Amino acid sequence: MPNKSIRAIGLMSGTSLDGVDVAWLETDGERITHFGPTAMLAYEDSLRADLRRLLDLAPTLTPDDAFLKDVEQRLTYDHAIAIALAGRSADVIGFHGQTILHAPEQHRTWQIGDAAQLARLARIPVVHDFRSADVAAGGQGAPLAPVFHAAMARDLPKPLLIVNIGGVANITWLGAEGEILACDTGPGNGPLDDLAQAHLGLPYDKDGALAASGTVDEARLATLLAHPYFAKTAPKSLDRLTFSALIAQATAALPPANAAATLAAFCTRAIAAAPLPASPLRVLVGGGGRKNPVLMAGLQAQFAVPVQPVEAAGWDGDALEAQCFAYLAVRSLKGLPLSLPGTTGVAHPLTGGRLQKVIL
Ligand SMILES: Nc1ncnc2c1ncn2[C@@H]1O[C@H](COP(=O)(O)OP(=O)(O)OP(=O)(O)O)[C@@H](O)[C@H]1O
Ligand SMILES: CC(=O)N[C@H]1[C@@H]2OC[C@@H](O2)[C@@H](O)[C@@H]1O[C@H](C)C(=O)O
Repeated sequence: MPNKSIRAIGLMSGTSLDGVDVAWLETDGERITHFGPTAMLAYEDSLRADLRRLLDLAPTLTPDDAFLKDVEQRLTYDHAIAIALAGRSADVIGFHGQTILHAPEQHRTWQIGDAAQLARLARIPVVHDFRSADVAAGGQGAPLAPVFHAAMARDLPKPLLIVNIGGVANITWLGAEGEILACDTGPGNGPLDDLAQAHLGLPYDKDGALAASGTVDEARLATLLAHPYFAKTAPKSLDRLTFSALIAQATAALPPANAAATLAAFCTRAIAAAPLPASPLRVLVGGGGRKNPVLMAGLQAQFAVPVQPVEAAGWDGDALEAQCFAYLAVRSLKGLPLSLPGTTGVAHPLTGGRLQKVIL
């Protein structure tokens, strides 16, 4: 039944640790025929803080660690609540989970979340563990959104550049001949969020107010952009903490406003530094970073073509990643590729994800 349409719910808990996004759609694994309800459940401060702690602890943790298991159960329950918030049933759930560690060069990527428990709570089969097969096959395991971006952008003029500014930023370049090239570009909102938490006691720098009041420190920005990651060719991917030590060192002596301005410039300059096969006709920006005017202005300054939020193409920039994992769950059920040589560096187009049936 290659063309059978399947109703899917996607769940994404991104590197910003702000909450879980949920979205419903219907697809045959190629074309998306209907979009349904979307919702977001913000995590309580205590869960967000524990997830943040897990990022630091992850390299030393074993999967049966008691703290890890406790956080995983709370995270899974919040995902079940998010499904209820969306308010529409489905044939399958795409459950990304929360990445707590990503080290593809060690063939390791770790998303937490209890798929058996979620299937039981929702009474719906769950596809999960989307990244492991790619990493095991020598790919980066990320980004996985490009195949979904290509489906979304099917009828849009190419070349097109799609940028996601989440905790980490990533791009998908779509060529006029169907080419797809993707990579993580560098930090997104992650370091800015850490700074806002430390200096404002807030989860993020709302509307870029702190960054807008500061000045970019060009010398320190140059130090940040000298990180070897930027000399690597795509495909390539990042851990949420890849730049943490370097950023701490480079921004320690700066007033918070200048540190914020410098980190915002780090994000946008790193996006612009990604080599593209040809200039895009326009740049569409998704993820929470599109709501930060400092990031959007910084990005526009780097491109000679219009830089617009994905809403300009009629997409929902808050729901995009959740929709992505709904789409990828259906592709997984159908054995279709989730990753390509141009997106993760895997040698051949590869499917992925694991199916967890409902066991009561
Ligand atoms: N009004 C706003 N002003 C500034 N920043 C904002 C605003 N709204 C959202 N953000 C930023 O967007 C972030 C959330 O973005 P998003 O939901 O795309 O991240 P994510 O999905 O967790 O990340 P990833 O794509 O890396 O998995 C917040 O942590 C914040 O930094
Ligand atoms: C390992 C991991 O979870 N990576 C995330 C993260 O958040 C943004 C960027 O880094 C991207 O590579 C990826 O998520 C999106 C959904 C992706 O796979 O396309």
